[in-house]
Amino acid sequence: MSEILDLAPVIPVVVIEDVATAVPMARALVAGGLPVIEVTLRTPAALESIRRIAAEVPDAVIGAGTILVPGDAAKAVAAGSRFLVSPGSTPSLIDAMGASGVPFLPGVATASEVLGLYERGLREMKFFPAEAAGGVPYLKALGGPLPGVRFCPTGGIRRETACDYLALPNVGCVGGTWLTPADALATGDYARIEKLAGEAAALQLP
Ligand SMILES: O=C(O)C(=O)C[C@H](O)[C@H](O)COP(=O)(O)O
Repeated sequence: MSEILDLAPVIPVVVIEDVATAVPMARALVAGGLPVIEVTLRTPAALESIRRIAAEVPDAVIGAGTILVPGDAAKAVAAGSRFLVSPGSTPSLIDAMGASGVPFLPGVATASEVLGLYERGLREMKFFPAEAAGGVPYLKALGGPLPGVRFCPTGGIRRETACDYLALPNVGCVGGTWLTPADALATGDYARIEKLAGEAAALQLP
């Protein structure tokens, strides 16, 4: 998963209601400079959206988010997902994602959850829900005893706050939904999505 975290400072987390928006949205994100895209499995359109993006937008690194139960992992990979993201971690979910054959980013919010994954050799994790769970000071504190773990904080992060996370040594990139506002998708305003992606891609790592 390490290579994927290094590709861009921000992973857009997207909720797709209409499958017809998937490919133009992915093209806009890639054109703006954000090739790594997480499509959440929250809508009936999600798996078909992943299929289309995988087939039609070769420069996108498409992955699936909201992996909630073990069976989601294989379905997401069969649709073309190149990585998997879950909001939390259970042993059976970690087993299923580990067996999927693609890199994965399991969700954690406490030191004990981090250690549960650390014992299994995992070093990249999603910190969720980032803002609500304690934000930048919390992640900074986790970095004391656990400097070898790299996080992708997600949940409540916006462009204005992303830099504070990216400045931490234990943050690889951040995730967020602010790149693809629901109204921009509903009206087909892909120029706005490309602009938001461009601004996010320009966020500087220290
Ligand atoms: O669906 C999932 O698997 C999740 O873990 C939740 C998302 O990462 C957050 O909902 C991000 O949403 P924002 O807070 O709007 O950036």
